[in-house]
Amino acid sequence: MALAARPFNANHAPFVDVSTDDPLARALQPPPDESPDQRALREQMQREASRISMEIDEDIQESRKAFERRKRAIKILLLGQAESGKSTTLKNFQLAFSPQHFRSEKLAWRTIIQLNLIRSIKQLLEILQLEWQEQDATKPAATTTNGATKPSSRPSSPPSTLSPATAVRFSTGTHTPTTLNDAHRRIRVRLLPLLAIENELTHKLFPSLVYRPPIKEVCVRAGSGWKGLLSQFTGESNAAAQKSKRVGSGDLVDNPTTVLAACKDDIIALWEDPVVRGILRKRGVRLMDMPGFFLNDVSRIATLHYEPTDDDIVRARLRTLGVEEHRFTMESGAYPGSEWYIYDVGGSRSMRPHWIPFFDDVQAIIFLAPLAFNLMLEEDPKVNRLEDSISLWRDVCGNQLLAKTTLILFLNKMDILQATLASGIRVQKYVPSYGDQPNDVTHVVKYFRDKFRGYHKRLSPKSRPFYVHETSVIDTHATSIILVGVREGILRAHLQSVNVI
Ligand SMILES: Nc1nc2c(ncn2[C@@H]2O[C@H](COP(=O)(O)OP(=O)(O)OP(=O)(O)O)[C@@H](O)[C@H]2O)c(=O)[nH]1
Ligand SMILES: [Mg+2]
Repeated sequence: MALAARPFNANHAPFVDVSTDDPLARALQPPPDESPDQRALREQMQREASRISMEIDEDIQESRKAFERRKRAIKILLLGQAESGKSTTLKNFQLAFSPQHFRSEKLAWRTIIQLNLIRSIKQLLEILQLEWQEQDATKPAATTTNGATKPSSRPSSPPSTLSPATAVRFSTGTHTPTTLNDAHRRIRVRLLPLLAIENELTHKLFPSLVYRPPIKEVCVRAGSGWKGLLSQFTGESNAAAQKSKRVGSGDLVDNPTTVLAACKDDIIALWEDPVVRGILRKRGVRLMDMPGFFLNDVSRIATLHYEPTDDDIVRARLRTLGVEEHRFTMESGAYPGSEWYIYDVGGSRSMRPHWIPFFDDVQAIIFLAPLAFNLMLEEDPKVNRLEDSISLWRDVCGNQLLAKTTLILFLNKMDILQATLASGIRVQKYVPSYGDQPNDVTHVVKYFRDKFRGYHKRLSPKSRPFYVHETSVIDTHATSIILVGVREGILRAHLQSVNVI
């Protein structure tokens, strides 16, 4: 019970028994010479105090209920390094078991997907910029990267045959397949407004989102209410786009929907251009493996009426900062109505100390480990990602606080592993101990799965079963089948632990 005045009944006067020894009652006693105005004011203040008291009582009741609910619920912690797929797994959980809730947040994801797309365009332009710089350095009479012609004693290149308005196909002429021409430069200039809105949007429209150079990515702080903010913004930007088709003018200048729609043909032309593809190949850049890749979907996304599909939402990239708690009520399955809590954490190195307080209160951990043997950590480019994952897994397996926790390993991003091996990248080059075993998915997965299994067995404080799944959590159908099994397994283990079965 909160400490505050009891409800006051104004019809009874005097309202306090003056003969009482209760010091509180004596303190509440009205002054003997109280005027009608003073009395009205005092009564009003007492009513207000009473209202606040009841609100506090209700809050306490709610907190108590929430505490009890959380104590009874099943709790899962998602762990793994940054970009391992934790938030994507969470979205799969929501889509599979709480689809109404998942779809109710659709609007908030639209702007994130647009920002993801703009980020890929930015990355693409940055790579082309490097290429221009190299071309400019080697050509005596080239055009500068901003489109101006450099002074030169030699005759300038012949003008492009494409008119600016229709310059969406590139004339490669006699150039080598990786030589950029004037049409590319014009497209770059036309795409520049997109780069401006990325920064502007992130700073101006989403005060709760954090944009952190050098990690040039949109982040969200746990519990910042970003979904509400973004839904509101998306609704407003939708209305603005419907009201006017004027692009790039007035208040629409920072509207990603209208600017993207205006740039659609240029983006497609740039992304599908063989010269651009040749440059990416030459530089070993695989944009399609990067987080939040939507360049293959531009014709669908860069439109005024774009609505994200379930798959779009699952593939959208939004870095997690801190720890987010997500409560679910299962809408289907063996125990509909059961309550689950899933904790999604930020996986970069600076975030990891925040994980520990959650260790002693979860029944299961889903540990995401992509077999990214050829990649380095973004926050520490000297450290191999797979090595980091294995070291984290060892810490988790050996942690005393987690001795009774069920550990479920997802060897994630199998689609990327497949593409990496298919492109001829050899495991042995990065992991010498792999030796000359066949460089195919079956052997590579077996090799690393055995490593994870070995540490699990050796380091677990008490013997416990090893659960492992090979996943590509952007494949929502395949993931939902895995998650049904995971859910039933966790539920069974939980019920056994509380002696229900
Ligand atoms: N191709 C592919 N992409 C994936 C897979 N799993 C996740 N991704 C993508 O990888 C990116 C990072 O995934 P997230 O789920 O945001 O990673 P996270 O572990 O939550 O990362 P932090 O929040 O930084 O700790 C997203 O763009 C996902 O769409 C996968 O199996 N295959
Ligand atoms: Mg995340």
